[in-house]
Amino acid sequence: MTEHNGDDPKQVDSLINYDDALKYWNSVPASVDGVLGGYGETTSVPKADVVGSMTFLRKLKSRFSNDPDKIKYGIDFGAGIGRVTRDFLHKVCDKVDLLEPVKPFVDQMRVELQTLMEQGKIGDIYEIPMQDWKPEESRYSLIWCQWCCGHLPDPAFLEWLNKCKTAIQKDGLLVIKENNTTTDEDMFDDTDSSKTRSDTNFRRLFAEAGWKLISVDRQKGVPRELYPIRMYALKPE
Ligand SMILES: C[S@@+](CC[C@H](N)C(=O)[O-])C[C@H]1O[C@@H](n2cnc3c(N)ncnc32)[C@H](O)[C@@H]1O
Repeated sequence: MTEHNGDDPKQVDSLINYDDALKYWNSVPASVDGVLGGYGETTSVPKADVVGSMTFLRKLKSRFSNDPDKIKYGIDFGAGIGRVTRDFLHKVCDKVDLLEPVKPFVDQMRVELQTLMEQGKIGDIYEIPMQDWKPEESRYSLIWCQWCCGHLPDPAFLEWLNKCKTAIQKDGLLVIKENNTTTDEDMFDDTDSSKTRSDTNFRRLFAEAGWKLISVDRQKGVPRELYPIRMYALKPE
């Protein structure tokens, strides 16, 4: 893995290439180990991740979608093989849509989520990249985006954040769970042609797109050599 850092987010953005990213993800196994870059089920990462997400959302329970008569619709962005939906999102949503551009992952997702599909808990599966997503007005009470928004340079990420404002219900919640650099600079990763944002840049972009940060937590219980992982809960201003 080669990384390049830069004081200027625009310079790092210019290195991101969507085709290179898809080429990389198409070349890795359609498994938890594959989508988590080698931190699969033999490591503490998948379990700690689910516990961390559940704890974070439980603390926010009173802050979103409290109408018992309304269907809680969620969406899982950059869903990979559907791990996040399978292990967590289906427990906090009535129904979940998934978006994932890599065909072998989508094929495996249909296997991983077969039981949930039979239970009517899976909605639409969009086999497209997130920059091509067309939002439907007020569809979601929970938008979850984990370990994939580094594939978008800042201008495209801002556009996606704007689309989320269209797609979110009035009392809905957007959660972004991502790695952070340990400095104020973004870093390019040429393994999967993505970038890791600094916490500072995330907060700047949320504010610029008109999202209010209502809670943030660090993921615990993951190996020390990993980047810090933060969960950001956001509501439209
Ligand atoms: C690190 S994996 C995370 C998968 C899943 N979120 C999880 O936590 O198990 C990154 C995922 O982002 C997907 N991806 C890559 N480029 C994308 C894009 N432009 N839009 C949406 N997803 C993308 C990859 O195919 C891959 O499934």
